[in-house]
Amino acid sequence: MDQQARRGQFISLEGIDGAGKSSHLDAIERLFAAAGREVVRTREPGGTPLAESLRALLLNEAMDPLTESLLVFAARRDHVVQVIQPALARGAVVLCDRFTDATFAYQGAGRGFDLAVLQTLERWVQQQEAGAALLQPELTLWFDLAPEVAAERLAGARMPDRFEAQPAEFFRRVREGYARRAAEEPGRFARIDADTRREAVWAQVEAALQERGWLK
Ligand SMILES: Nc1ncnc2c1ncn2[C@@H]1O[C@H](COP(=O)(O)OP(=O)(O)OP(=O)(O)O)[C@@H](O)[C@H]1O
Ligand SMILES: Cc1cn([C@H]2C[C@H](O)[C@@H](COP(=O)(O)O)O2)c(=O)[nH]c1=O
Repeated sequence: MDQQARRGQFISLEGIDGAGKSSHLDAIERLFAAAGREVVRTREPGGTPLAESLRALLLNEAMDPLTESLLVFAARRDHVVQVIQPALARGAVVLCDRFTDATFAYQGAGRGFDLAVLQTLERWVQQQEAGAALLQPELTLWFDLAPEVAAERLAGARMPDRFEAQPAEFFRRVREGYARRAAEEPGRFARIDADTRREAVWAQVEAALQERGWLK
C-alpha cells in the first residue's frame, strides 16, 4: 500500500440546501471503489447513533443559536472520534456530506452567531493531538447555487425541515458564508457551478478529483 492510500483522504461536500451535492455521492463512491479504495460515506450532523439522535433534534426542534452550535459540535466530536479518524487511519476515503464549513456558513453567516466562539469549538473538537493541525477535509466540493434555484428544485420534493424552511435571505447569507470560507482556503475548496445540468455538474466534480491524483 502506498503512502497516500495509508493516510486516507477526507473529502467534504458543501452547499446550501438543495444545491445538488447528495446527487453525486454514489458516482464519487463508484470512482474510488473502481480505484480499489475503501470508501466510508457519512454525513453531518450525523454519522453515528449519537450524532444521528442529535441531528433529529437539530432539524426539528426550536433552539437558540448557541444551543444549535453546541449540538452541532457535540455531534461532530462523536463522529470524528468514532468514524472519521479511524477510517482515515486505515487509509479509507471519507466522503462526508457536510462538515465544519456548514457550521460557519449556517450558524455563523446564516444565524449571525459569533465566529470566534465557533473557532474555539472547532479547535476543541478537531484538535487531533497537542500542537498538530486541526482535522479538516483535504478537499471540499462546494456546490454553489443561487437560493432561488435551490428552492425551486426542493419545492414539493419533501417536507422542509427547520433549516430548509428558512427564507431566501437566510440562504443568501449562508451562500456568502461559504464564499468567504472558500476565499480563505482556495487550495482546499473546489467551487462547483451547480447551476447547470447534472452531467455538467458531474464533469466538474470528476475533474476536481482527477486533479488531486487520487484516482490512479
Ligand atoms: N443539476 C441539477 N439540475 C436540476 N435538478 C437537480 C440537479 N441536481 C440535483 N437536482 C435535484 O435537486 C434536488 C436537490 O438535490 P440534492 O438532494 O442532491 O441536493 P442537496 O444539496 O443534497 O440538498 P440537501 O443538502 O438539502 O439535502 C433533488 O430533487 C435533485 O433531484
Ligand atoms: C453540518 C451542519 C449542518 N447544518 C444544517 C444544514 C442542513 O440544512 C442540515 C442538514 O441537512 P442535509 O439535508 O443533510 O444537508 O443541517 C447546520 O446548520 N450546521 C452544520 O454544522
